[in-house]
Parts: sequence; structure tokens; C-alpha cells
Amino acid sequence: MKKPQWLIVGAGAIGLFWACKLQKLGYSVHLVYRSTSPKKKITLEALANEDGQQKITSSEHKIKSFLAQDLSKQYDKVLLCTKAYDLVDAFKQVSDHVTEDATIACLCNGMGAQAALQKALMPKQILWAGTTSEGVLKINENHIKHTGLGDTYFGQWLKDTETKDFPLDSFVVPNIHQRLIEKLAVNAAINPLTALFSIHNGDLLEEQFHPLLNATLTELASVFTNPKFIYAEQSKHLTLDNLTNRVNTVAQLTRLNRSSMYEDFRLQRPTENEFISGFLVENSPVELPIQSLLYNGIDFPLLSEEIKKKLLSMT
Ligand SMILES: NC(=O)C1=CN([C@@H]2O[C@H](COP(=O)(O)OP(=O)(O)OC[C@H]3O[C@@H](n4cnc5c(N)ncnc54)[C@H](OP(=O)(O)O)[C@@H]3O)[C@@H](O)[C@H]2O)C=CC1
Ligand SMILES: CC(C)(CO)C(=O)C(=O)O
Repeated sequence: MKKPQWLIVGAGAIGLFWACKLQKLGYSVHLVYRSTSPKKKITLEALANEDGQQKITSSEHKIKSFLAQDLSKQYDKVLLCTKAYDLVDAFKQVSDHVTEDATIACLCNGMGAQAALQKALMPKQILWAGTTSEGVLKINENHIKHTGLGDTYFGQWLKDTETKDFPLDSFVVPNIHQRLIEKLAVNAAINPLTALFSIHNGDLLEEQFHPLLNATLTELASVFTNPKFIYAEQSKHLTLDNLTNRVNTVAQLTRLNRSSMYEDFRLQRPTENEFISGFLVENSPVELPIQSLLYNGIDFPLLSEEIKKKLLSMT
């Protein structure tokens, strides 16, 4: 039986990756881009784990891509693959072409954008939030490279609405809020610190950063283990030890990479700061002096030198 069609919005690293992945799984895929057309063929250099060894295979994928204004069909499965700050606008751009009971999935870092997207949906449209630890690099408009193997999870954002089956059932977890918070915790330490200090992820494990990383993680643990935190049920396991293990593992596995925030900050592009440190500062039941400084350092690059000195003098 022919598998249904997905509309993917966002032709960046993750959007192109999922376009190829869904096509490999047998789905028909249409892709919406904003500024640069991926043309007719996408090249994917994919990583796979075979007999304990990582292998790279290259494949080509013919995928139809459109500007939002040129869409003509109606879609009942939509996957939004934009940065968190573009999520709601990206949905609004295609919403005239989304059925009123569609499955809407999103894959972006941070927290806050999913809740805003939920508010933009029609009552019978169901939101499936996702999170991924796959690493993907966009080499040019139609060439992507899978740089790190990871996992992707989706779960229904609102639990108290009608439950519908998600077409990609092998990716479904019952506790998506927990998975999102776990990813947020890792991003809240690695992303702003690597961006402010202009270092690769692995450099954060060097001795000179130990006191600052430890203070950052101690503060994060104080939010996640606080029973008044809005996601306390899903985050209470994120103690200092647990966070230290998670962050050390990710920093080690991605040691040669620049975090997405370092890359955006360095190139003076918008960052996901508002949805990482911003979300935590806004929602924490306790004061977060370090996370607030990190937030301001990224938000106001002219203050970053002063903020770096303050951060180092606090530890
Ligand atoms: N890449 C990775 O390895 C990982 C990424 N993530 C997360 O996944 C999300 C996506 O990341 P990534 O793919 O790397 O980001 P990119 O910046 O590479 O891609 C985002 C894409 O969304 C497009 N877009 C934004 N608004 C619209 C719109 N209105 N209509 C159509 N397209 C739109 C952008 O278009 P334009 O080209 O015009 O800017 C861009 O191509 C982020 O939240 C990121 O943090 C998480 C884990 C790993
Ligand atoms: C996990 C990490 C830090 C990997 O670089 C990431 O998700 C990012 O860069 O945004």
C-alpha cells in the first residue's frame, strides 16, 4: 500500500535530512523552502552503524520543493523543521494548505515555541513535538552530511486532547516533555558557554572551564529539581550528577563541533537564546544569576566581554 504524503517546512539541515529519511521510509514528500531552493535532487551523506562501525553512504533524493505561496494541495501530515524562533510563522505561512484535522509535527531545540505553535492550531489539528540528537550539517542548498548518529523522539504535546496515532510510530515516546527538558538542559549549558567563550564543545571539558561549567550545572539542577518548576515531574531526575554525566557525554561525543549557538553567534545570525536560557530564566521558581548572564551575553554581544569576566569572577 502506498504510504501517505508529508509536507516538510524548512529546507535547512534537519528539514533536508527528514525529507530524505521519510522518502527512504517510503513516504511521498513535498518540501517548502524560504530563501534557497534545494533544486530537484538532494544529496545525503548518511552515517550508519554497521557491526559496531560507523559507515558513510551517499544517496540522491528527488524531492519536489516549493515556496509556500506556490503550494496548491492540502496536506494532512506536516513536519516543521525550522529554528524555534521561526516555528509559528513557518506554520502560518502554510496553514491554508493544512487540513483541519492534520497531524502537525515539529523538531526544534528549546522550549516555548511548541506552546506558541499549539495556540496557532485549529481544535482538531494535533501537535506532536519532537526532539533530535542527530547531527546534520548543510553543506550547500541540496547537499547534507550526517555528522553524528542520534535519536529522534516525538510525543503528543497536549495529553488531554483526543489521541490519534502518529504515522511514524517507532519514534513515539509517552514522555516527550521529559525528553525536551533533558535536551534543553544540555543546550542551556553547552550552547551559551561555547558561544560566549568561542570554543568547540569538547573544549568545555578542559580544566580551565571546570569551575564555570560546574557552577552552571549546579544552578540548572536547582531549577530542575525544584518542585515548583512547571515541568518538575519531568525534570526531577536532573540532579547535578545526572546533568554532569549528560553534558560531559554530549560535549565528548561532539567535541570537534561548534554548537549551533556558537555558530549563529559567530556569524551574527539570530540564535535560539530566547527558547533556551530565556525559557529557563522566565520559568524558574528561583533566581538564576548565571543563566541570566549567559542570556544577556548572547542577547547583547557588545556586553559579552564584560559578562565573561563576571562569569569567571563568580566561580
Ligand atoms: N542541525 C542539527 O544537527 C540539529 C538541529 N537541531 C535543531 O533543529 C532545528 C532546525 O535546525 P537546522 O535544520 O540545523 O536549522 P537551519 O537553520 O539549517 O534550517 C532551518 C530552515 O528553516 C527555514 N525556514 C524558516 N522559516 C521558514 C518559513 N517561514 N518557511 C520555510 N522555511 C523556513 C530556514 O530558511 P532560510 O534558509 O531562509 O533561513 C532554514 O532553511 C533547530 O531548532 C535546531 O536547533 C537539533 C539537533 C541537531
Ligand atoms: C547538543 C548540541 C550542543 C550539539 O552541538 C546541540 O544540540 C546544539 O549545538 O544545538
